[in-house]
Amino acid sequence: MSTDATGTPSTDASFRAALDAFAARTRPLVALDFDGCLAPLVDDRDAARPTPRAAAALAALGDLPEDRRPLLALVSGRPLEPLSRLAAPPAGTALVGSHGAEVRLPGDDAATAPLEEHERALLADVTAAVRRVVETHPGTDLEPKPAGAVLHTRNADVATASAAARAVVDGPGRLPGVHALRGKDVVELAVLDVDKGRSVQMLRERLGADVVLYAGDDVTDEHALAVLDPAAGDVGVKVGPGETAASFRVADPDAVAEVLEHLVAAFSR
Ligand SMILES: O=P(O)(O)OC[C@H]1O[C@H](O[C@H]2O[C@H](CO)[C@@H](O)[C@H](O)[C@H]2O)[C@H](O)[C@@H](O)[C@@H]1O
Repeated sequence: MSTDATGTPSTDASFRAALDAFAARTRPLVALDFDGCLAPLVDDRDAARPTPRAAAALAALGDLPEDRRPLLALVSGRPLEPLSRLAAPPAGTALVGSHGAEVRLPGDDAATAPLEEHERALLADVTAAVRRVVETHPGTDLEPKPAGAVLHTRNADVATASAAARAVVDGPGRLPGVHALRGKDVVELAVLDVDKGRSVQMLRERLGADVVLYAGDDVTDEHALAVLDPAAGDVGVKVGPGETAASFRVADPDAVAEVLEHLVAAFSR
């Protein structure tokens, strides 16, 4: 298993042991981030796809016999529609989109947290403000979401990206009721107070999971990694470099796939 040595004290042996112990539990939940975790980051967000190896490993988990299959979830900043379309997860996978503003649990219809009148008005104001920033900062882009607006800066030069992010954070980001989330080359302004930590806790409770594995690459994933309890068997996996609350680290989406392949073998024993 390809862990790296970028700061997290883990060994192949301890990682394998944690995965094997996780797979031996009664109702394990495998919860995964999408962009940067299953899918490499790309300039065109509509072109993001899981690597072939990650897609195959996720499908193999979903194809396990029912009595050996873990609960599966994707927990993403993406809205549900593109998340579901781009990730194409196995049937029965719980989906959390927009950092928790949208949820689709197995057997249920998708539910988007309803916005109150003042939140709808705030969302319109915030979206218009981010659009104005985009119009004056070449290479930046607006991604509208059901409960937020995202400034993308990946395709802008460094100075423009920095100026645009500052304009958004110091402008609409300071409006009362707006929650700013920084991610990789994105600033998201949400009108609901959501994060992946609360999303993972919600999934744990509503799916009845007795242990959770979570993998993610971005700072927004740290909310999820921080609510895990390794002493109780939870397994946190940081993808790529950066500070983390995770106990284990892997390099990239194909290394995430290797973790999932190890789980497929462990669940099959
Ligand atoms: O929680 P995630 O599944 O990791 O989603 C986080 C954000 O992902 C998308 O943006 C990121 O991926 C893009 C495609 O690779 C990349 O161009 C961008 O720079 C990344 O930040 C998505 O567009 C956002 O809405 C998500 O919040």
